[in-house]
Amino acid sequence: MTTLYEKLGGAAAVDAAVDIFYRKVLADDRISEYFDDIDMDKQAQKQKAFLTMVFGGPNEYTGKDMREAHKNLKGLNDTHVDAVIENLGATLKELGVADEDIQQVASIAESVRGDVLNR
Ligand code: HEM
Repeated sequence: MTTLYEKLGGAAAVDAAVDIFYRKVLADDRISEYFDDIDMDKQAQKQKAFLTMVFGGPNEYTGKDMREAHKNLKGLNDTHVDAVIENLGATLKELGVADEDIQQVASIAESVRGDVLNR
């Protein structure tokens, strides 16, 4: 079966997507301040590994689980998660990913909402 990872275009596509995604995140007033003190090179590496894993590519993610990773972020709420999912969708759209694949990515992101918001 073709994985979402393969459909999107493998490692090169995930790399490109994460780079564009964080450019959008840092330009988005709704969420950028959460990343003020974060090393964005490391963050992008972790996000590439995480997305590769959840899209069905090679599992090389060694980072924290989603609850642990976000539990110290003060005031995080649904609007922040909405903004992240929106930026991810816009990124994939820009890269020419098909709408149904974008939908699938959005539902994967949706599936970690409860953990990200520690509820
Ligand atoms: C919706 C799905 C989300 C996914 C899949 C996701 C994914 C990740 C991953 C893989 C990490 C790295 C964990 C590690 O350090 O080991 C991380 C950390 C982080 N995330 Fe998210 N995230 C999501 C939502 C959000 C939201 C909504 C925000 C804030 C607007 C956010 C802000 C951060 C920050 C600031 C870190 C770094 C924390 C630190 O290094 O102490 N994330 N996230």
